[in-house]
Amino acid sequence: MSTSSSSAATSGLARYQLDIPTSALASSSTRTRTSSTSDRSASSQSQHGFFYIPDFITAEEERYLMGKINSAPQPKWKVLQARRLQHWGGQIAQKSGTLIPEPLPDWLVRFPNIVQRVRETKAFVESKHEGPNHCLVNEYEAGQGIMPHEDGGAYFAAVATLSLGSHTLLDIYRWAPEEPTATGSTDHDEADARAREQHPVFSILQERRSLLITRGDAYKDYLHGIADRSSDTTQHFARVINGSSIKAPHLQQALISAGVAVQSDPAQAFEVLPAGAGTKQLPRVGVERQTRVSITMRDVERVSKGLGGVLGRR
Ligand SMILES: O=C(O)CCC(=O)C(=O)O
Ligand SMILES: [Fe+2]
Repeated sequence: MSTSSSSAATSGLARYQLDIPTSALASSSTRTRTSSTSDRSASSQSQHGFFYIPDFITAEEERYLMGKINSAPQPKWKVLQARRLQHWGGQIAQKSGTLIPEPLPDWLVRFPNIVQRVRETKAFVESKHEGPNHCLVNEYEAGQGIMPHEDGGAYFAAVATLSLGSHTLLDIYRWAPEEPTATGSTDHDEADARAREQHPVFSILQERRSLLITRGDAYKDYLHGIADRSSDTTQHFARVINGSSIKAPHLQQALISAGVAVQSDPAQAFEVLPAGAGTKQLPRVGVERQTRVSITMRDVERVSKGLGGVLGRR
């Protein structure tokens, strides 16, 4: 935790910050977009990174949200080869990156008031609208994933993702160390021209009902993807960096088997189970993925100012 360097703006968030192993730090020479070294002072440093908030919503809210998403009219789903998705908040014009806004649905802004809760994390405090104005819903059946990609320049450099229905592992990759050529592409399934490292440098285990926030340099320096597996095994859990935030006993067990430290009772920090504890008693089997629905929220800073802009801006 980098609590000592937290600014007032993000001090609430700082307690959820994940430590990136030194060996996995992205070198600044591999950055895609310019982020000057001068803005990496001690105080701004705390605003960059991955922040994992378990139990961001209740089980009842999760059921409600899944019901709303599943009952969306059929044309709302865009069916891709390997998953399907819904856009909320409007369409983003491909060339200009401008949002033609539409109001976000009640299930994001009224009950549950997810967008307001995300605003309260202060993750978007420096973004133009101080909160997300756009949302993608992705549905992954077990065995489906998303290619490693970066989210691109149409958005403020922060993303908040709520997970429903299943855990998953978000794999984090670095660019290969070579001359960068910015693509600015937001098309996730299109192979990127730039080379990335072959293997993830670490993974973030996202439990159902958790919120993952990626901000600043972490947003710009790494790629993220979800492997198209139907279950996760020891070798996959071994890369997880947020073992101490994980609550579900079956996932804690999988982590322990993989040699990752977990907290047996997150309320009692002294009860840390050492990495590898209990390895012998636990079967080295995979943990099955279920259908996972993710709600990915971002701020598209350029918004078209037509009538829709006035009505839809939040
Ligand atoms: O489903 C997820 O957690 C990731 C989605 C994602 O990376 C995206 O929509 O850009
Ligand atoms: Fe993404």
